[in-house]
Amino acid sequence: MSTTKGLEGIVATTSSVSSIIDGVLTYNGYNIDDLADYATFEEVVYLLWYHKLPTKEELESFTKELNGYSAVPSEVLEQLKTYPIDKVHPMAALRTAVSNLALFDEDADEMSEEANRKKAMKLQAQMPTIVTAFARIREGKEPIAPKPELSYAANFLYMLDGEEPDETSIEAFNKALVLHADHELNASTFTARVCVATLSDVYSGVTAAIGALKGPLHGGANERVMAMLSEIGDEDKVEEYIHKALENKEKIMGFGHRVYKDGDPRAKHLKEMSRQLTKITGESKWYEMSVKIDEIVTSEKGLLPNVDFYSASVYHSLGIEHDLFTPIFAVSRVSGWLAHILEQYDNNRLIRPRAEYVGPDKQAWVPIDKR
Ligand SMILES: CC(=O)SCCNC(=O)CCNC(=O)[C@H](O)C(C)(C)COP(=O)(O)OP(=O)(O)OC[C@H]1O[C@@H](n2cnc3c(N)ncnc32)[C@H](O)[C@@H]1OP(=O)(O)O
Ligand SMILES: O=C([O-])CC(=O)C(=O)O
Repeated sequence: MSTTKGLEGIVATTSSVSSIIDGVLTYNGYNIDDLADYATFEEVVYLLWYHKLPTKEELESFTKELNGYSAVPSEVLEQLKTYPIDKVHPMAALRTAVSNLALFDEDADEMSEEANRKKAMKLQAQMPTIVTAFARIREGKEPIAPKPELSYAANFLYMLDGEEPDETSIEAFNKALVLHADHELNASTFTARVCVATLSDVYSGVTAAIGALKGPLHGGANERVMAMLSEIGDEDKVEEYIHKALENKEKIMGFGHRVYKDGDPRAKHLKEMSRQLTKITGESKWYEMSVKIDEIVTSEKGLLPNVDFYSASVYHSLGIEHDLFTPIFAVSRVSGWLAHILEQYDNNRLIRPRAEYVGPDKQAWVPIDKR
């Protein structure tokens, strides 16, 4: 048996949801650069789930159906209030609440394609409601009900702040959602597929995926990028901080990637958004610091920024609390998880690789009082 640490380079499934070929990311054959510039997030969700861009009518009816599911069962909202809110990370709250949603869906274990697509709709619609409700509850505020007439991006910002956002914020947030929606067989998507390949239910797959996204080597990196920027605090201190971190062999959050070695195609969009938004907020220092970190890490380690690096200053500029960055990633990525879950059910086989055993052999049993 031979092993490949971290399954690097192993092709574990076929998929027609998204691809990374020669450093180019496409969703169902559409280049991410075009989608980032032109698509609404709702169109992207449709594309990922139905493998085609919707017509105007299809998009209207899809959006209407999605919006119709955005209210979360009151039991789930009430239980959010019982979490130890001053200690709980919003990703842990989201993981628990999504698992909890299954308890209030009588079709949670119904496995027909129709039932699974309906659950996909519910999860996509309800995750923003949960994240924003939790963010408000912990500030002692009441959750705000979604407005069905607002877009997915606008609704999230509205439910967070209670005020309808301006066009610039909606556009930026929509673009961030589009850029994070899917990414081939990343760790959380693989987790979702492994889970549902046992023929477990959609809620279990998404709950498992949230757990995987939470880690700092994956989606959890964006919050840590902002923590690093805040800790450095000033452009003058970047050089010393980064050199010291590299000398200590620390990982610089938001850099490096398992698949992209010549750069993450999403990063340039987020970099430009960071430049524009920090200018608007009068806090260009976050952008300037980020660019300086980027220059040093790239020239000294040959590592390029990934999707998590510039997204940190983008979300900060939109006034979003730093520990909500990863839940926002989840609110977008659930579209990809669901596409992969549906694809997995459609052509399922249990995912069960092997491990090369490297432990001791031929051990003689020792009774407990002789150990
Ligand atoms: C949405 C996403 O999930 S994007 C990724 C988000 N994660 C991060 O930004 C966390 C920081 N980055 C990393 O930890 C890694 O680059 C990963 C997890 C993204 C990719 O990991 P892998 O493909 O396993 O690369 P691995 O961790 O083996 O790194 C290879 C070498 O580069 C170094 N390296 C990789 N990333 C970084 C980094 N961000 N900072 C400093 N050194 C790094 C490693 O220390 C290692 O060095 P070594 O060979 O001297 O031991
Ligand atoms: O693909 C990966 O390994 C991580 C990543 O960039 C993502 O999930 O967006």
